[in-house]
Amino acid sequence: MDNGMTQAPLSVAGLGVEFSDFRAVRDVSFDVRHGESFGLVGESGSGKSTILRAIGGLAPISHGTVRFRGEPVRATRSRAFRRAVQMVFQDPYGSLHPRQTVERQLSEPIRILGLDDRMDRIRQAIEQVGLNASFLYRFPHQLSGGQRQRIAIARALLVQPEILLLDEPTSALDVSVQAEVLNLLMDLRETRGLTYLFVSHDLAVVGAMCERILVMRNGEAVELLTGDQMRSGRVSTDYARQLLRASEGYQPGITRREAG
Ligand SMILES: Nc1ncnc2c1ncn2[C@@H]1O[C@H](COP(=O)(O)OP(=O)(O)OP(=O)(O)O)[C@@H](O)[C@H]1O
Repeated sequence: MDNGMTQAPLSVAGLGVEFSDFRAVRDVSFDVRHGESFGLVGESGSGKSTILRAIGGLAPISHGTVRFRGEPVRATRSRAFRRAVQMVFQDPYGSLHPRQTVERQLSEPIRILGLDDRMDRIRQAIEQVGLNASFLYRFPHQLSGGQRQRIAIARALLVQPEILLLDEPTSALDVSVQAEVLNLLMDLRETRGLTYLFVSHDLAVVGAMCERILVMRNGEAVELLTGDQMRSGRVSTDYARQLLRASEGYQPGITRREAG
């Protein structure tokens, strides 16, 4: 049976990304299943962000294929893709316009996609991220880091996406705020039936957030782990073991909750 729930909404096969003659990503393959949170982890420079950017159309696909709902994506992403797949970046300061109110920034994606019920959508999105309408008339510098990231998440949710590409979404935040935003993301995945592709260098974060995790090193996939394996340290490569050892002793205040 293939009713759209069984087909991987996103799959990557033999992906390679080259910048001039530098190969940032080599021959990486994985499927992201409907409703799961799939993690990409690895040290700085291992190619995690580049994979996310290549999927989103922000980095060149030199080799291999990215499929969305089973169909290879084209160089110019389709309208359906641009609506269904939204990105959230590490630095909400960089991704929000400094001189525009929250309301104006949230209006933009609705305008671009030509959707109606603008204010209803905006109010709904801002409430879903735990803020209220009074935030709509503030500028980014009048918000805390956590509030800014909530606005960036609200902006991604406005167009009712299916998949969020999350690039270190909490790495710029203090640990306590980080836990709040991670909990928000876990709740949203459940209530909105979202699918996540989650990039982080932080093993505790991906271990708490993800059902499956691909460990990356120097642009290559090293090992595919379940969240359970990562949390209990049952890894098979030396590299994954090294990463785990390096992250020992640091546990953010997040607790694992089973989805569904
Ligand atoms: N636009 C670009 N032009 C040239 N090289 C790039 C470009 N983008 C990324 N790279 C290089 O590709 C490699 C992988 O970078 P990438 O940002 O994907 O790694 P990462 O695992 O996400 O690391 P980090 O956690 O530091 O972001 C790095 O060596 C980086 O310098």
